Amino acid sequence: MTNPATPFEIARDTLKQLAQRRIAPTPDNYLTLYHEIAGTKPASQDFPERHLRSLAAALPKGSPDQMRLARQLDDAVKNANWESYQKHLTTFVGSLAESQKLAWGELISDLLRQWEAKHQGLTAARKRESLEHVLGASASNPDNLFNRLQGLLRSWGQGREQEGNVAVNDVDTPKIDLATPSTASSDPELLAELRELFAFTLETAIATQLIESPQLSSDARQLAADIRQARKADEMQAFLTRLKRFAFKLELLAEDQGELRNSLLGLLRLLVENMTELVIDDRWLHGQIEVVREIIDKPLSQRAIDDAERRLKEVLFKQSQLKASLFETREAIKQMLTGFVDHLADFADATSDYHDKIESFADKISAADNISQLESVLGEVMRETRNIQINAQRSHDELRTTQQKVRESETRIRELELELEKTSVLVRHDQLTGVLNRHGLEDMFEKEISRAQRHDTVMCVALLDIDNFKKLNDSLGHDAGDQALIHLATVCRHTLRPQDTIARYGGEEFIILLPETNLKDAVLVLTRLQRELTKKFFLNDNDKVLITFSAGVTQMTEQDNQGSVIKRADEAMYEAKQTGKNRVVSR
Ligand SMILES: Nc1nc2c(ncn2[C@@H]2O[C@H](COP(=O)(O)OP(=O)(O)OP(=O)(O)O)[C@@H](O)[C@H]2O)c(=O)[nH]1
Repeated sequence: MTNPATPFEIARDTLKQLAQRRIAPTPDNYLTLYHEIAGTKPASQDFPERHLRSLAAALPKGSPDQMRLARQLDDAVKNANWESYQKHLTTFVGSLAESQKLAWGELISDLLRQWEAKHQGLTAARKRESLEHVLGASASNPDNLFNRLQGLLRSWGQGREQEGNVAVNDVDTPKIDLATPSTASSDPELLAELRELFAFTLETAIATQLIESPQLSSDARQLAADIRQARKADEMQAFLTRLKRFAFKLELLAEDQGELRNSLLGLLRLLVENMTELVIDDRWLHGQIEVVREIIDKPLSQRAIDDAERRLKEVLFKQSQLKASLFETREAIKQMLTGFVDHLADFADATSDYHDKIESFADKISAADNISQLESVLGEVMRETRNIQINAQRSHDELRTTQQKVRESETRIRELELELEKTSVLVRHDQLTGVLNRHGLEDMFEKEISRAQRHDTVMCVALLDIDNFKKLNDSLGHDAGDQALIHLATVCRHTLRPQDTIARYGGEEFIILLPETNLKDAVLVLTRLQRELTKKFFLNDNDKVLITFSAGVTQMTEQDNQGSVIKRADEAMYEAKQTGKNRVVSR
């Protein structure tokens, strides 16, 4: 029999074989036999080939690396090899992140080339305008500056370059064709401006970041001076060589710093995990340990560290006061006990004296010749005994008083210790819901306002107020009302981003700060929160209770302060209440 060649023949043969070999005609058996006859391998049922192919197809293929990745992913899909697919994808993404780290050298070379290149529809003035915009908006933040410059270059690169210019994507070989005088001199003013920008970036964005590596910092400044001087092509080429060497050193430094950071974090984690072993009583440190743990478990951010620092400082201050009181109370108990022990010693002396005297009285009695001698001895015995009785009574009273004082001090100590425990967690937080309280909000608000100003970003503020809360309290009880507040705060925390701030502003009113969010998005965020509340019911004794809120949202302007922006959000919230509740109104 000739081997079947077409799918039709293979299918026919498969059916024949199923019948001849008396194999049950199930889809699986059919498939196995089909592949046996065709000499092919069955595709794994679990391998989501179609999805992985479309994912690979959607990735950009503009650079040699991206093309290579596309080939690798294609091979992995063909071989139904999920591990290989995953490995190539993660390695590529990892290398992307690495290459972004300190690739200022390449970025600036690219900028120089693209500045000189002609792009359709992009005049030099337009380029200058967009560059100035990017510089103005991000000059104070090197990371932002880097990303925005990259984005800008990408957008220029997407405009088709005119013939005769350097390819935009050719970033691996940053050679500037300065040998062609026409390019360099086509707009000397612009070139000078770019040169200055380059030098400025080296001096400000790079050198200032290298305070702990003085040699590299001075290299950056030297390079800045060099680029200001370089005019000829060979000077430029020499400069590029030095720049590459510098970029390589920076990369090594970044690796070292990364390792150092990881080791420090590891050390801190170890310290936090073993805190209970290191301190005798860790209850007062509970909150602080949690704060530090929260920070090291999340990606490090300046915002989280600042917030934690403020919380810790406040708690430490309060605790230092409480600890002083605790110390004083303990000292007072010590002094009382010392006084009492001294007194007991006196009493013991007095009683041993008494015993001696009794002995001498006994001698006197046995030696007495007449009743009058006996009488005077007995008189002495009575006096001494009364003295001892008075002494004993006094000691007894003092013991009582001391006991009472010690008890009072112990109660005070317990109260102080309890307060210490509480302050550890609740200094700036609302005791019921655990979100920031008004005091905590004020600080955070201030911080967010100055952050928004520094980074030139927008921020929105929302004020939300639970609908018909009085009715809920009246019908289900105050405790259920409390639980409803906790529920709302929890849903907020789970729904909003970590960088958003939630604070309890009053009874059933909450304020939310949404940094880097415009008004349109802020309204969407609040609407999403409303939707979440309809999905995540509040359960009161297993009964589902729907909580809704009305919210006012507004965007901060340059003229705003905390008071004015909250007032506007409050007015918008009021409008939401007036126009039917369970609504979000923006202003
Ligand atoms: N359970 C509980 N209730 C609180 C708390 N703080 C304030 N409240 C109650 O919240 C209720 C607010 O009532 P109102 O201001 O009339 O508002 P409302 O009933 O929600 O009506 P609208 O805002 O118009 O929807 C009052 O009954 C307060 O006693 C709290 O911490 N716990």
